[in-house]
Amino acid sequence: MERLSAVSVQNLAVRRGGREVFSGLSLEVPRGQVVGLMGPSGSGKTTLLRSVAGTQITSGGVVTVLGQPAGSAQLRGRIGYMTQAPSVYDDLTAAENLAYFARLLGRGRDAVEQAIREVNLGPEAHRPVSGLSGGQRSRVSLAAALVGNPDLLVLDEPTVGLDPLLRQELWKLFAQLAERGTSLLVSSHVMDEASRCGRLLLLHKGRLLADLTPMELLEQTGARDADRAFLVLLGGEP
Ligand SMILES: Nc1ncnc2c1ncn2[C@@H]1O[C@H](COP(=O)(O)OP(=O)(O)OP(=O)(O)O)[C@@H](O)[C@H]1O
Repeated sequence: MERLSAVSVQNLAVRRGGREVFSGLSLEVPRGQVVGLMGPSGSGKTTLLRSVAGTQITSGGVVTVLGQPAGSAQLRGRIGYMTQAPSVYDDLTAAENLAYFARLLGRGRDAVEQAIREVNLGPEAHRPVSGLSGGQRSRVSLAAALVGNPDLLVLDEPTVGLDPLLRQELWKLFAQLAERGTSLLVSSHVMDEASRCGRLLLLHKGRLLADLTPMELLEQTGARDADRAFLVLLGGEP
C-alpha cells in the first residue's frame, strides 16, 4: 500500500500551541491523482500539509512521502509546497523569483518559462511582486511550487482570492498535471471545489471523516451537492 501511495500517514500525532490537533490520524494519498483535502477552518488541513512537507514538528506516528520519511533531504526538489501566505520575494519580479528557485533546484530557463505559462501570468511576470494583486501573487507562489517539476504538489488553499475563471483554469491545470503522473494534495474549504478532485479526504476536528470519490460522497449521503453532503456526514451539524 505504502509503495503505491504518494503519501502515507500512520497514527500521526501533532500538538500546536499546547492543543492536540491530531491524535492517531491515518490516511493514504494515492499517486497520480488530484486529492482534495477538505474541511472547515481549524480542522487541521494546514497542519497535515505541513506534516507532509516536513515543516511540522510531530509528536508521534509516521509520515511517508514518495517512499521516504517526510522532511528527508532526498525529497527536496521532489515536492512542491505552496503555503497559504505567499512565499516569494516582494522586491523581485515573478520571473526573477522563479529563476532563483529554478537555480536552487538545478533547473534551467525553460522550467521558468513553462511555470509562467502554466499559471497564466503573462506580462505580470516581469513586474515586481510587490505591485501585483493578491490573486497574481498567489499564482507566482504556485509557479514557484511548479518550477522544479515535482512528483508531488502540496497546495494549501491555492485558489483563495482568485476569480471564478482563474479558479477554473487552475483546477484544469491540476487535472493536466495529474494526467502527466504528478500527485497533488490540494486543500480547500470551498466544498464546491470537491467535484474537481479525483478523490477526497474530509477532515473534521483533526479526524478523517471520509476518504472517497466525489461521486461516492453524493451517493453515500444522498445530498445534491458537496456542501450539503458534508453537513450530512457531520450528522446535520451546521
Ligand atoms: N501557530 C499555531 N499555534 C497554535 N495553534 C495553532 C497554530 N496554527 C494552528 N493552530 C491550531 O491547530 C488547529 C488546526 O489548524 P490548521 O491551521 O491546521 O487548520 P485548517 O483546517 O488549515 O484551517 P484554515 O482552513 O482556517 O486554514 C486549530 O485548532 C488551530 O487553532
